[in-house]
Amino acid sequence: MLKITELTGGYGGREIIRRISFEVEKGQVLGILGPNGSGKSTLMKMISGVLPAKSGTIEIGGRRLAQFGAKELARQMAVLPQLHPHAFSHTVQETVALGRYPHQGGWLSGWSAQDEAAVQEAMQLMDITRYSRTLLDQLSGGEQQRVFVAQALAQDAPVLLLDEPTNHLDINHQKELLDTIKKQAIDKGLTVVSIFHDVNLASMYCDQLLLLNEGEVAGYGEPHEVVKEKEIQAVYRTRISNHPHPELPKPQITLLPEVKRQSARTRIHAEDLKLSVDMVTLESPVPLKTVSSAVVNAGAGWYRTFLNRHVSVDYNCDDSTAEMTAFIEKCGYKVTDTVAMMTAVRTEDAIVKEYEGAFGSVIIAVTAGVGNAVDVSRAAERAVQVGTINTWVLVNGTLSDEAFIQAMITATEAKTKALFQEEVRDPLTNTIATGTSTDSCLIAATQQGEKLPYAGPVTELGALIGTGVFECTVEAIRLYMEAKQKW
Ligand SMILES: Nc1ncnc2c1ncn2[C@@H]1O[C@H](COP(=O)(O)OP(=O)(O)OP(=O)(O)O)[C@@H](O)[C@H]1O
Repeated sequence: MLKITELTGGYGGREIIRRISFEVEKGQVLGILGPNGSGKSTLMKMISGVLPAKSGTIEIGGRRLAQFGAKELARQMAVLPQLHPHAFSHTVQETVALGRYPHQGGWLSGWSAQDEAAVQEAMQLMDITRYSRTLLDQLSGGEQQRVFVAQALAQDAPVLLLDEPTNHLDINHQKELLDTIKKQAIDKGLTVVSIFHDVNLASMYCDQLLLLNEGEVAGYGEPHEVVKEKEIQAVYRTRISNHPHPELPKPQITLLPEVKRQSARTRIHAEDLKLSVDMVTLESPVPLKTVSSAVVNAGAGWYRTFLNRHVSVDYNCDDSTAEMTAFIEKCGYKVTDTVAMMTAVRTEDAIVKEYEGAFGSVIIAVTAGVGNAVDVSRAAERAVQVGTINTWVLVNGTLSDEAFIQAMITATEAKTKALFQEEVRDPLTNTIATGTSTDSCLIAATQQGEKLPYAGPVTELGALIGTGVFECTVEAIRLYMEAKQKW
């Protein structure tokens, strides 16, 4: 629908953009990204015909831009500029109605039912109907921005050009505006080109992205092809980290500040773990980057409080996460800063040991209840019966994402080997058990000190985890067996 080929141009003799080419189909949204001064607005001005191109072509539906008359072009293309040169003495409705001028015979003459419907629909879409009689200069910056977007939508043109449409908008209105534009693109087959400063919003809402750097294309394609760590860092000259969106297959970035965390203590020790009849507790002096399958705050995050709570063997609760959350609050801990798991094993019998390495150390903490152990290879044959081995691996070091996952694998293999060594059997199949049905594992690291890219068994970190989890699990199983004989 919109095709830009080898577009070059700028102001006076100064070339601002050079050899830009891209294409946008009907129903698609293309986002233009780039640092300040990279030429985004200049490119937009050239596409909208405000600024003549030095060379290259702009085609709408196969026709060159130059072949359109001014009014005819306005029926094809609606533009939301970065700055709004409108007279602010208009009401909201009058301002939105200005969007209909390409469809008029004369200046606001022959106002049709279709014009009225387009204005009302645009005001509704931008949620500004209640301000229709208010003067524009009595609205906030964000409300005014929605009025100008409504004006562009009322124009009912198949091509929509937007220069930072989310400017001034709070997060809810940013989302609502972009949801609306995306929906309009799909439902009405609009072709949308929009400038973004927010890389994450652009990645979420655009089908394609064009990344500009000093007037040239530095990236073009689907968001996953453009929002790449190295490329974004190079173009924006700032440190970022790339991660997946939690619900959409769209990459997101996070800025990495230069200011480092500061705390008096940067290491954790085995003695920091407190054992009591109620729970095993670690109140870490530094937040730990954590990956776990805990009951509260499972998954990945940063936490300072870690609980392995003792519950009775007949603990039965419909919503154990809610019950555990209430328990954390009752103890005076902050739920948002706490990872918590539970066990029916005596928590004062937890095995805690520290293993020193050249990089720092690993602290292992294990509670093991193997009364209902399970042979995972025969798991399909059984009904769920709760038993729990809870394993904590706390690392004084900086782990990569890969190392977190490898640490989890290494710890699980070491646990399984401990069950094998102790000949713990699945009571149903009488084969050697590999774990229990509700085991939890937690890997947490200070993310300070030496960088540890891997945690497989042949690495120093992996070897410490392997030895440590094996030894601690064996001891924990023996204590459990001894305690069971006394019951
Ligand atoms: N009217 C103008 N006359 C001369 N030079 C201009 C004009 N407008 C912009 N420029 C120059 O063109 C270059 C690109 O500006 P442009 O506004 O296109 O960048 P941008 O990527 O939209 O930046 P921003 O993110 O800050 O809005 C800048 O160096 C700017 O100084």
